[in-house]
Amino acid sequence: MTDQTTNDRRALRLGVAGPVGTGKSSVIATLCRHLRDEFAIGVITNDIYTDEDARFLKSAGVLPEERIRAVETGACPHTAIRDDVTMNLMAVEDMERDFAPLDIVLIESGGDNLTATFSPALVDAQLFVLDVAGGGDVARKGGPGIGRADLLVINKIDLGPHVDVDVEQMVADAERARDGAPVLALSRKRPETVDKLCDWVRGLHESFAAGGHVPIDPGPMAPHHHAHDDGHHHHHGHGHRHDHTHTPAHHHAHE
Ligand SMILES: Nc1nc2c(ncn2[C@@H]2O[C@H](COP(=O)(O)OP(=O)(O)OP(=O)(O)O)[C@@H](O)[C@H]2O)c(=O)[nH]1
Repeated sequence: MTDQTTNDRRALRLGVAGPVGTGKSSVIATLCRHLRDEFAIGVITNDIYTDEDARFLKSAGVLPEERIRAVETGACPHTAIRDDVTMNLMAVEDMERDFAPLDIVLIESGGDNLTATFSPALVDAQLFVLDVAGGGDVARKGGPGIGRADLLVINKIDLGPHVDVDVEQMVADAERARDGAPVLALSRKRPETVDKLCDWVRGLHESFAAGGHVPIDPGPMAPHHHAHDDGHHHHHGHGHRHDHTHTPAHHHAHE
C-alpha cells in the first residue's frame, strides 16, 4: 500500500489506463501542457516492445525530454501495472530522485483491453479513458476500470455525431455503472472540458498533499478471454501464456 506518511516528500502518482487508441497519451500531453507551470511533472509510459508513446510525448514537446521515460514491459501490458509492478515502481522512484522534488508522476498503461487497472501499490489514483468511437454501449459493459477508477474519462466527444453516439446517454450510462463516481466528457477541442480535467487533477493533488487522499483499488483484472473457469491456469487470448493465481473475487465474479 501507499505510505501516507511520505506524502509531503513524494509525488502524487496518477495512472492513466484504457483500451488502445482511446487517447491516453493525448490526455497526458494535455495535462502536461496545462499544468506544467503549476506542478513539477514527470511521465512514465508503458509499451510492450517499444518506446513509441514516450517518443510521441517527447515530440509533442510537452515536457523536457528527460522527464518522459519508457518502461518496456515485454509482456502483457497489464501485468506490469497490476501483478508485478517492480519495473514501474523503480522507474517512478528513479524519476522522483533525479528530478526531486516532483509534484506529479503520470503513468500511462500500455494500450490494453477493457480490463487493465493499476495496482494501488503503484499509483495513488487512476483515470480510465474510453472514447466515443469505441461505441456508446461500452460504458455499460462495466469492468473494474470503468466501474471503479477514480475518474472515468469519455474522450473524443467531438466525434459523437460522426459515429452516431449520443454522448449524453453514454455519460449517463457510465454514471449509472459507477454509482455516482465522477465521469468526465472530454475533447481536446473543447477547452471547457480540458479545464474540468485539470481542475480534477488539481483537487486530487490538493487532497493528496494534505494527506487526505485514500487510494482505491478498483479490483483485480475482470474475467477476460478465459478458456475455462476453474479459477487457475488461465490462458489469455493474446499471444502468450502465463499462469496466475486469482483472488476469489476474480473467478467468482461471473459465476
Ligand atoms: N477527435 C479527437 N481525436 C482525439 C482526441 N484525443 C485523442 N485523439 C486522437 O486519437 C488517436 C489516439 O490517441 P492516443 O493518445 O495516441 O491514444 P492512446 O490511448 O495513447 O493509444 P495507445 O498508446 O496506442 O493505446 C490519435 O490519433 C489522437 O490524435 C480528441 O479529443 N478528439
